[in-house]
Amino acid sequence: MTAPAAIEVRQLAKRFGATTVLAPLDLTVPRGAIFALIGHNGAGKSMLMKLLLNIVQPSEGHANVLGMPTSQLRGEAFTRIGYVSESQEMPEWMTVGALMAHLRPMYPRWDDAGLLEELDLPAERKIRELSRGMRMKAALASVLAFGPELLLMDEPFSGLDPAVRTELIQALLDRTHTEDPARATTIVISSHDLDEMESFATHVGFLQRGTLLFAQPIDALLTRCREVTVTFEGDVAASVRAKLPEGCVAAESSGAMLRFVDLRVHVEDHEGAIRALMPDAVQVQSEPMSLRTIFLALNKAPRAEERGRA
Ligand SMILES: Nc1ncnc2c1ncn2[C@@H]1O[C@H](COP(=O)(O)OP(=O)(O)OP(=O)(O)O)[C@@H](O)[C@H]1O
Repeated sequence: MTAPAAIEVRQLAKRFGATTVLAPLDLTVPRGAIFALIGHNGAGKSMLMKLLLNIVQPSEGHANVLGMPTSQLRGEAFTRIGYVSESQEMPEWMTVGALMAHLRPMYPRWDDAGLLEELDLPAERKIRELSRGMRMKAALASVLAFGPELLLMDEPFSGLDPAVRTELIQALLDRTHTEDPARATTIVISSHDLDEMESFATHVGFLQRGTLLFAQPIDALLTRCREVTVTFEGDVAASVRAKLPEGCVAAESSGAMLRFVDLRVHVEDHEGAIRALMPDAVQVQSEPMSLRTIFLALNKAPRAEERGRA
């Protein structure tokens, strides 16, 4: 029997009074995925994680994690699910070594052999004496050691220098990922560093003001989004721009030049497809995009993207 998806969400929503913080959303995160949850400040990323952890209860809909309904998550379930957040509360008075010793008996699969050395963490130092980067290392060590099947990380690297970020990501990948996706830890990670996310995530979900605009493998997203520049003979770019099909967003025109982002790419010869759409074009250029440039384009034309999916 195949294992259930790591996360299965159906019509999950959260409201506070008349304020909708998360509109009903569906989401499936396969086992072994590294799922980057992206979106502006206040988009609902932390709220979605809290709903998945049963820290907050939904207004409607339901979610399963590791095959368990979130409403039933308690006690033993949390020996299989790890959570690391930017504002992680830690027992400040303990040393790093004492924290590890305190947690060890609670987890059947605990294995911290070599972990503190790997992360360059001094076992004898009190947590309150640690720098921001070291605190985050200690927080990460305390979840990596119990071998979680699912790890939710809410902006774990914010404010850390690039060297520490790289070290943490390496430790994370070394400890959680194997050739076999069925045995790998599923990671959901929210971050504002999109270049970093693109470098190691396998999937991406984009939350915009409480609405999940899409969730899909990063490769598929990068394939379907291209930045297009079209040059015409005369001063016609603005009129062509006005007739762009849905799914072409973030359009700008000036004189004979039109630039836009096409979110609907499904053919190999994309330039040919644009030429067919715009027979008066003199020159057509279709360039691949990064996760960061796609994010910026979607923010210029959020509703167009939603229509583009319909
Ligand atoms: N208890 C609450 N009552 C009312 N509104 C809330 C509550 N908790 C969170 N919110 C609102 O929910 C929205 C989403 O917040 P959330 O913390 O999930 O955003 P985020 O995407 O994680 O943002 P950031 O990137 O800044 O961390 C925000 O507008 C926030 O004000």
